[in-house]
Amino acid sequence: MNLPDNIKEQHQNDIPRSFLGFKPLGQTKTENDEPDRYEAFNLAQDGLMGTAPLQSLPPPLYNHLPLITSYVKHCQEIVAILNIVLAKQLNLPEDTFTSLQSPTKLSGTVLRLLKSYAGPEAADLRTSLIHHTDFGTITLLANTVGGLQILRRGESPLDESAWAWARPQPGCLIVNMGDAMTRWTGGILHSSMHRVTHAPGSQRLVDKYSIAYLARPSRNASMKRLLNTHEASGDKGDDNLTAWEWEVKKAMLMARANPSPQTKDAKV
Ligand SMILES: O=C(O)CCC(=O)C(=O)O
Ligand SMILES: [Fe+2]
Repeated sequence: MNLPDNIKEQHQNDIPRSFLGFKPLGQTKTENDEPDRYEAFNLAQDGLMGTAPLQSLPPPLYNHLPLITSYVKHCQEIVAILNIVLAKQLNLPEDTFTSLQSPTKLSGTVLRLLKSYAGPEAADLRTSLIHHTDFGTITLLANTVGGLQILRRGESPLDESAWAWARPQPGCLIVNMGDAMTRWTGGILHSSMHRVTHAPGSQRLVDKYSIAYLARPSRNASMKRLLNTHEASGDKGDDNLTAWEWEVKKAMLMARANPSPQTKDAKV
């Protein structure tokens, strides 16, 4: 995030064609239609695993590929364990979720490096990253500074008192369910609405760095509901879609409802 502008521009994303690469500060909007306060770099798992060509990377990332790949492999192991435990708890065959998101098959899974800028001005404590649910299956989030908030279930994102702090704990990852899990389980596993704002107290004076491993289903995985519950929401027709088609459909519906991307209830 501290690289010179010309290097950042060389590796900038190309939305909507590609979300990979560098996302500049202020590229999306907050709920008040103001520019966001974070930068990010999206690194595709496919390139790291050799499933697809490696994307172009700036030197600090390229020079640390073994470390980055090892981190991603650890994340894959953790996600696999969580998937097995969740499937067992739901009385599904234990490989139900692992078989839908194999790390060696093409997918939209990314490692995202984020920097949310410090807010030294007390008068300007805007949201850094607008409220959203993650698109995929499971997110593993590592951060050391506060600022992440989770919306209490059933509450409105516009109600400031409905947001709870997710305080980072040493040695722990924050685990988030994504929309694909909600879809497969008919709403039993719930993707949580979250956002990044300024940390409480003096922590707002430091930049917040985080590493998010955002696991997504394999592109060809079926989005068929695996559990039919009274909570099941969404289109029954989605049962016939692959994960790739389902993600494109969701992105298009979102863009139509909201022509300026990610200004409301974004999904990332
Ligand atoms: O930086 C954070 O703490 C959260 C990042 C996040 O929610 C995301 O990248 O989807
Ligand atoms: Fe997120």
